[in-house]
Amino acid sequence: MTEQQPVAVLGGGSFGTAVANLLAENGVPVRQWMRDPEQAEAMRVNRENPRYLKGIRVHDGVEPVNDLLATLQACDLIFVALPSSALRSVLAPHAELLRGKGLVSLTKGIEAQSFKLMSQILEEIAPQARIGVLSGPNLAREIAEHALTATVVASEDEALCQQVQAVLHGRTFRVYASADRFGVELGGALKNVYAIIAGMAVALGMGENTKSMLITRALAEMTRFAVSLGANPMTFLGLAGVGDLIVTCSSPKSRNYQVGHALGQGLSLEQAVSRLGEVAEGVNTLKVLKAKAQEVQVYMPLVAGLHAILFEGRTLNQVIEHLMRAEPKTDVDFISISGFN
Ligand SMILES: NC(=O)C1=CN([C@@H]2O[C@H](COP(=O)(O)OP(=O)(O)OC[C@H]3O[C@@H](n4cnc5c(N)ncnc54)[C@H](OP(=O)(O)O)[C@@H]3O)[C@@H](O)[C@H]2O)C=CC1
Ligand SMILES: O=C(CO)COP(=O)(O)O
Repeated sequence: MTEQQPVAVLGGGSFGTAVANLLAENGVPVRQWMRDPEQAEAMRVNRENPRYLKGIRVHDGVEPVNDLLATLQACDLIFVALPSSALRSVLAPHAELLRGKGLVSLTKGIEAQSFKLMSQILEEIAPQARIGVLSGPNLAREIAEHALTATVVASEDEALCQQVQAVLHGRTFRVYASADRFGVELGGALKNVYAIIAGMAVALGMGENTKSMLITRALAEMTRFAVSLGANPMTFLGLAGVGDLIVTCSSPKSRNYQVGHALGQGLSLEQAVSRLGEVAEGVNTLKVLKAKAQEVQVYMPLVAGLHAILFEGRTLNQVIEHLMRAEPKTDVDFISISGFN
């Protein structure tokens, strides 16, 4: 019998570990690459990732490794679960090795300056690779604890979508396919900003009406922005849009929500981020999104409001007053069905 080829997961954080476990539970041999040799050795011996996913057993089919070159050489399907700030610098030096491989980004961020999404960076580094993204309401800990979960794999390459479905689909994890890579990936990146606002609102004791208003207006705002960049608004009604927005804006398990909650309790942004000690992509996304919205002239009052509080010295009360007293608008404006002329 021939041995099954291993699949790579890049990143030693909570999401990389949760996805590595899913693959291994399906009988797929996994090489999970992380930069820290001590972490890899400890995970090999103790079968746990205590810093990022405490209390979850790392499946015996996951081999924690720290030799990136050997990992990329050995695997034709590679899941990338690195922070957005690290993805380019980790992979660019190995561009030649990525030719023809399936590269699936799990990272939900946007590159500063270029405003590139992660799969666009992968495409730039490795134009000969097969590129996809995986995004949806996917809190790593819940996946690792086998909560019933669904996600979306998106790629123009249908065979890649099917390959990802085949290795990840399981008893507790369901994978839907989409051809709208841009929309799916943009949804995952944008919702992090609104999770910060939602966490803040909860810490400030705001009610359920407020939470619902925030989530719904966030959906309107992110869809309006995405449409202006050419995305399909319908994608935002799916798991990678409203699905991920709901989970991240509702759950204290979300790190972006936690940053917002800490801000609402009076911590500075620096304190909130350092107390978290994990990746909260929404902070960087907020900065690049504010600039991009201005550049493409899209109305994003929630993004502008959070940016004003965190980076322009405005108080929360000033921003709330400004938002609530803004000129009256129509509902669901981003798909023009208001019935008004
Ligand atoms: N956690 C979740 O629920 C989900 C996360 N995601 C996305 O997955 C991505 C990864 O997040 P997540 O796993 O949660 O992150 P974590 O905060 O759990 O872990 C971050 C990981 O990235 C590693 N890392 C940081 N900088 C570098 C670098 N320069 N080179 C190599 N490795 C580096 C860290 O290594 P070290 O310890 O050595 O610093 C650590 O292993 C994010 O974009 C996130 O939005 C998507 C869906 C769900
Ligand atoms: O993307 C996520 C859930 O789908 C995880 O969100 P956080 O990065 O805020 O934890």
